[in-house]
Amino acid sequence: MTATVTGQPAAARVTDAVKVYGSGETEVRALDGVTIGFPAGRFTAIMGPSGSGKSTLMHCAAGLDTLTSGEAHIGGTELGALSDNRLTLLRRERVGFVFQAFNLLPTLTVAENITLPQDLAGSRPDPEWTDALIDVVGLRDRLRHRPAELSGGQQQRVAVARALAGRPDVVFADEPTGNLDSRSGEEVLGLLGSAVRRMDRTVVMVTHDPVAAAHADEVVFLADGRLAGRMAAPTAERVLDALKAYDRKEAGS
Ligand SMILES: Nc1ncnc2c1ncn2[C@@H]1O[C@H](COP(=O)(O)OP(=O)(O)OP(=O)(O)O)[C@@H](O)[C@H]1O
Repeated sequence: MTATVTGQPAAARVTDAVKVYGSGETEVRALDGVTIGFPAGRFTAIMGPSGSGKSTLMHCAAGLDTLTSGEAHIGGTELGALSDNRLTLLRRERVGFVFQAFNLLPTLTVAENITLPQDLAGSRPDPEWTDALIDVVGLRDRLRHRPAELSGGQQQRVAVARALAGRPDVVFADEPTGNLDSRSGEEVLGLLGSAVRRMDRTVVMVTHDPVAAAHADEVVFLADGRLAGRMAAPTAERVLDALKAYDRKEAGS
C-alpha cells in the first residue's frame, strides 16, 4: 500500500502518473510524474492554478480516463489492468461521483435518482443505509419530487446521496459547489464532511475555492502537472496564501 501522510491506507492512489494530451508541437503534459495516495476515511481537496492538472488527476484516479504511463489504483485494484467492462463495473460498484452540473435524471424522482447506480448494476440497495443517508442529506420530504422541483443546493444534495448510496470506496467530487450560492455550497460541503466523519467514507474533491478546501482534512496542491505540496488541517486563509505562492512561482517571480 502506498503510504499516505496520515499513515492510513490509500482508498485511491496514483504512482508516477503521467498524462500527455496531443503530440509534437501541441503536446501537453497535464500530469508529469505524480505519486499520491488519498487516505481512506479522509476528506482530501485537490487545488492548484488553472491548467495545473487537477481534473486530469481526478479523472485518471477515478478510472474516467487512462494514464499515459504510471499506475492508478482503487484499493488494491490496478485500473490499467482492467478491460473496459471491468473498469465500468468498478466505477459503478466502488466509486461515487459528484459533478458541478448535478447530472440528475430529470424524469426520475429524488428516490429513484439516489438508487439509480445500484438499479443499473442490478444490486439491491441496503434499506437501512439508504434510509440513514436520506436523513443525513435532509431529503426525506422531497423523495417523490423531480429534480426540476428542487433548488440547486437540494439537487446537489441528491447527487451526494446518489454518490454515497452504494457505499463506494471513494467519492470523487469535481467542483461540487461551482454552481451553488455560498449557503448551499456550505451545506453540500458539510454533507461531504459528514459522510467522511460520521459514515466513514473517503472523499476526494477538486475545487478552486479556498473556503471549500478548508472543509477537507488535507489539501493537495498541484502546479504544472506536479505535486507541489500538501497541507493538513487547512484554513481558507492558509490555502489562499499557499495558492498565491504557487501562482507567483508559475509566473516566475
Ligand atoms: N482533452 C484534452 N486535450 C488536450 N489538452 C487537455 C485536455 N484536457 C486537459 N488538457 C490540458 O491539460 C492541462 C491540465 O488540464 P486540467 O483540466 O487537468 O487542469 P485543471 O487544473 O483542472 O484546470 P482548471 O482549474 O482550469 O479546470 C491543461 O493545460 C489543459 O489545457
